[in-house]
Amino acid sequence: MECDCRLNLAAEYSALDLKSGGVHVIEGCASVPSLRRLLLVYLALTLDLRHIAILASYFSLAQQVLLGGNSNASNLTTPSGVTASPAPEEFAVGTELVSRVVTLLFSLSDWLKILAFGAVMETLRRLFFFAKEKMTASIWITARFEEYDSSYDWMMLWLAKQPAWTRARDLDISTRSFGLQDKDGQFDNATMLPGEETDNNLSLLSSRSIAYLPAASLTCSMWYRRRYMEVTRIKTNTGRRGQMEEKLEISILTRHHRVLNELLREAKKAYMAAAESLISIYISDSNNNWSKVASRAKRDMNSIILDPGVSEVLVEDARDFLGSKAWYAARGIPFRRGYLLYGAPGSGKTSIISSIAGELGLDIYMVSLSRSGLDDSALSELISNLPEKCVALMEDIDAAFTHSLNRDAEPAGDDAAPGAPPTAPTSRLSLSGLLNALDGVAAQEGRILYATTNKYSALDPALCRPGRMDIHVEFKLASKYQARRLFTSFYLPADEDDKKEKQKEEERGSSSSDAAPAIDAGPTPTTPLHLHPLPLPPKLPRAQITELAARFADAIPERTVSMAALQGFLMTHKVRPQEAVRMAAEWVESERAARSRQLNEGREHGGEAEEVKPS
Ligand SMILES: Nc1ncnc2c1ncn2[C@@H]1O[C@H](COP(=O)(O)OP(=O)(O)OP(=O)(O)O)[C@@H](O)[C@H]1O
Repeated sequence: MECDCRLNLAAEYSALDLKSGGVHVIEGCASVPSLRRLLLVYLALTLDLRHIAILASYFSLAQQVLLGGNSNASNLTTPSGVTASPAPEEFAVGTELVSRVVTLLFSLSDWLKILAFGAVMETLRRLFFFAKEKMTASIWITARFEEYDSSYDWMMLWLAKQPAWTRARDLDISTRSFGLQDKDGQFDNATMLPGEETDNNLSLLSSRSIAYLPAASLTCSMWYRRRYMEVTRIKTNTGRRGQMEEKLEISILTRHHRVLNELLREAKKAYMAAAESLISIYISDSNNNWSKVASRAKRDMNSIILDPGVSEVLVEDARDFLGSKAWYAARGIPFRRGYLLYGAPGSGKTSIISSIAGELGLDIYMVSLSRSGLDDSALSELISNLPEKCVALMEDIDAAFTHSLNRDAEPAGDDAAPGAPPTAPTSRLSLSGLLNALDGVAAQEGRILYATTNKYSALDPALCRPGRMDIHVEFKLASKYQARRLFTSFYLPADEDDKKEKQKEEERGSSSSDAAPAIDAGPTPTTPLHLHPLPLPPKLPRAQITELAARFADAIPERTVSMAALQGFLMTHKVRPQEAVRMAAEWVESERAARSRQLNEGREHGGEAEEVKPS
């Protein structure tokens, strides 16, 4: 068979050699079959079936066109009858040459062989990759984490704490906190720059800490519990105003899901531990999705001073509700609870809500009714997308509506009459939309709703009825009791601070009485800046502070100024409690004068005088 082939090729070679020196590349009979074989193998190995078929049909077509288009060309197909092509057209010579080479290298049977061989090779190749994929899948476990999912934050925090990255040659530096900040707004789980911890520069220390992370779009490797692991951060363009979205892909070389579960548990646990003292705050974005905007330190309930028993009732009621799912289900009552906190501005409504959320370990979802573009269906969708246990907070529930909040009011916003005075809210929300969102069929079960308002009388009774707002609590201006307790909490160091201070003083080898600065003393000049950057309040005996607090409360008339205003006043006397007591009466008078001035101005301008906020 090979012998025949050689004979034919030799004949063809001699024919070609007659025609042109250009074919001298084919040197002798023996090299042509090897070249052909080589080409065959190469094509079969490198091209897949589809490509081979295309190539084959292309060459056959070219061959037919070339040979058919030239009357003499048919002669060229038989080795014996080869004659010179009709000179002098160079094109004809060229085409003859090409067709000759094609014919010489591949006959129809060759193409069939290529096809058959290619098909076998392609099938083998596919089988190989299929087997490889199966094998890879059985020894690798790959998990993906989306940026907007909490699990992404767990994993990123976990990765940021891995020492592997501090030694990496290619890494990303980030000051992101992955939803976690400590009390000072810092991400304390992040790595400190080498040498940073010994730096006395306050501004450097108080700025955000950094985290080392695996470089984006690169696959980095590390070891997890003696298992090889690959980490890839994938950034993709969302197509929305050039916004980038990030995904995390983690592949572990293991056959067991147990390892992935262990990793997830470890990351979640570390995150939860770091977040224990924090509450997460979510708001709705322009796409009507909930997105986490911040983490705040939990506020101690004792730091919010309300009339006796109020905070206890609020927190106990919410706690009882959370534990009563079965009770509600048994009676067919929708498992929801609503609280309406109303009254004077700056009286602690928002503060107590955030404190209760912290106490119960719930995240806060802020529903901004005046958000631009929020309409009835968007609000309904937002409320139904709340997680099962959470605090939904609607601040200034009256503010979404132009005038008073009642069923007859038209939706505000886009429909405002031309030439009408501009109104702040831009929401297209109607009261019935709000009512439906609160307790319609789509309303989320298990959530606790807190609504606040300064205009209780402006609210529609339908909004305030039990089932929507089950408990109404009025927050008034400061009572004498509150003023006294606020003063005490301001100047009496917390027990823990006391202990720490005592410990420090013992270390310094001096008694606490020696160390106590004089009353109203400013900062100790020798105090290093990085230890005590602010003046310290004086340490007065408890009895003395109690006595000063009583005098302070005497000077503050009942329900005249807000707690926020009182707090502001005490802040200006942070280290001078006695001066605060001395100045209190005078300050109250100036507050009253300022308030009546504001009221008068409000009346002159036809405003709602009773809504003017006390300073
Ligand atoms: N009862 C209180 N006890 C301690 N601090 C208070 C109290 N009320 C207000 N404050 C302080 O005043 C500031 C404002 O309080 P907050 O925002 O909770 O008031 P609000 O009633 O929600 O006001 P607004 O109705 O204007 O939203 C906070 O810094 C808070 O610490």
